[in-house]
Amino acid sequence: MAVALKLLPSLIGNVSPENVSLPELGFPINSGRNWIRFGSHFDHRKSKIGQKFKLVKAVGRLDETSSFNDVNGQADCHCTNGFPNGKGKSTLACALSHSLHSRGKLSYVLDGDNVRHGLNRNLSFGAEDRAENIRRVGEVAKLFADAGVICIASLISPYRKDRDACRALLPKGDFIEVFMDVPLQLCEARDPKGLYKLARAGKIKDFTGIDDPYERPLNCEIVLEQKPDTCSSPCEMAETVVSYLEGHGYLQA
Ligand SMILES: Nc1ncnc2c1ncn2[C@@H]1O[C@H](COP(=O)(O)OS(=O)(=O)O)[C@@H](OP(=O)(O)O)[C@H]1O
Ligand SMILES: Nc1ncnc2c1ncn2[C@@H]1O[C@H](COP(=O)(O)OP(=O)(O)O)[C@@H](O)[C@H]1O
Repeated sequence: MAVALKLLPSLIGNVSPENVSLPELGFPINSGRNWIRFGSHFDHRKSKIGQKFKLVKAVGRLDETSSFNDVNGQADCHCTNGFPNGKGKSTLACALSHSLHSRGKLSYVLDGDNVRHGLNRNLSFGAEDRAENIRRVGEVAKLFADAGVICIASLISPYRKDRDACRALLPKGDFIEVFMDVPLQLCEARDPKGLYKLARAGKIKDFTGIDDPYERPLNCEIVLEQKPDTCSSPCEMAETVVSYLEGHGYLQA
């Protein structure tokens, strides 16, 4: 592929820096050399919703000692997944980047929540600003793909037209949309950041799934369904994505 768009998620939750562990992932974080490393820090910057979050962000990245030389057979591949809060997109992105790295593939996660504290910190959650948020992430992901790095974009991206615009940035077949089909009740039950509670109380406006829309994809590449009684582990879901990538030749040398 000439270019591929990768969605790389990060992990964000109400955890302390000392306790950034996700047992459900089945692999250690902050692991060492030549493994995906998950750095974490508090982010005290004020978010656009006018609330100061005490966020811990753990972003999947390669250890500083890793280099392109460690990673062979990199396909240019750009994946994107979109879904509302609490669906597990950051967790999946993290598991996916770990799985790709174990196969010698270099990837990077662009997570909406993280990007919105830096590159896109001037953007709100209104429809126009969400479109701009997604456009910028798409352009950055394209640059990663140009460099031969699989870019995993972990965004809600609630509007079809914005996802389609991202798709159009890339050569046909290089944008892979992953839809996590998770009932709202399950997302609300998880609510690791307490945002649903705030949205239900009217303290956050335009919150996806509550008083803002989410347009399900009509024709995406991968659907990952989660139900309260049948919930695959993040690693199982990551393997589904990796199987798709392998089956479609994205991971060939
Ligand atoms: N109003 C509203 N609606 C949705 N989400 C909100 C809102 N306000 C803040 N947040 C937090 O922002 C994260 C989603 O950012 P994204 O950049 O992925 O959103 S979008 O693609 O532009 O729709 C999302 O993170 P995740 O929970 O990881 O999805 C929220 O923590
Ligand atoms: N496959 C899964 N099974 C069970 N819990 C999960 C799974 N994926 C994510 N979670 C949990 O759901 C919550 C939200 O996950 P997160 O990845 O932060 O979602 P999002 O990025 O979509 O907001 C977290 O507490 C996470 O540990």
